[in-house]
Amino acid sequence: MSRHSDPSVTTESTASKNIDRLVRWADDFPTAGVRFADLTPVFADAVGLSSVIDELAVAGEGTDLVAGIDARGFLLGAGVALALGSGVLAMRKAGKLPPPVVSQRYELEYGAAELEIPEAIDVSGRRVLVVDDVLATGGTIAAAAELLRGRGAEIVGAAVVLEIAALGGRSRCEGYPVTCLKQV
Ligand SMILES: Nc1ncnc2c1ncn2[C@@H]1O[C@H](COP(=O)(O)O)[C@@H](O)[C@H]1O
Ligand SMILES: O=P(O)(O)OP(=O)(O)O
Repeated sequence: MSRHSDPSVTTESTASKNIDRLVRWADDFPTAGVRFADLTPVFADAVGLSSVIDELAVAGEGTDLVAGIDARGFLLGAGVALALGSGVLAMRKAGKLPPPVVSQRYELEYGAAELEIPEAIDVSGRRVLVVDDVLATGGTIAAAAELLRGRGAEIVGAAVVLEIAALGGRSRCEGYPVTCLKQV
């Protein structure tokens, strides 16, 4: 599969091949019924990491800020921001930042959480690419976009390494394109 959402484009990208080669699947982790995609080996491989960052960065052309989601999205967000010459906004889980913060609660495939950013960071009018490792039910990306839009940002896209298509997360990402490097 390619990173394009157009199903007629089927060329397998370098990143997609590296993900296939290196991803570690775990059944019933962290809870029963979840098939967990551990991308740690992809990030630990120099070729894997650079191919993923290069291809995610394509989705960010024209953006001026990359938002990386706690915690695995930080690794990707920082790499993509460096590739694009932008800054990276770390969207942190609740309780990690001193107040005042702005927050957004959400549910993900295996629980619930809350994202926060410092209230003092002005994202109004910024063109933001949201980056994370996996798109599952879409709760995480949708919450990040809602929080940023609520502060006046324009979401120009979301970019993930892996999309678990059967969970339908893409349908919750409204008003911006979603790029994935590998769809399962
Ligand atoms: N099956 C999964 N494998 C790895 N990581 C996962 C998985 N399901 C969820 N995640 C993490 O949670 C969010 C995405 O979940 P949503 O249900 O789309 O909100 C993402 O940060 C993954 O790291
Ligand atoms: O493992 P993380 O910290 O990347 O977060 P989550 O599983 O909540 O997406």
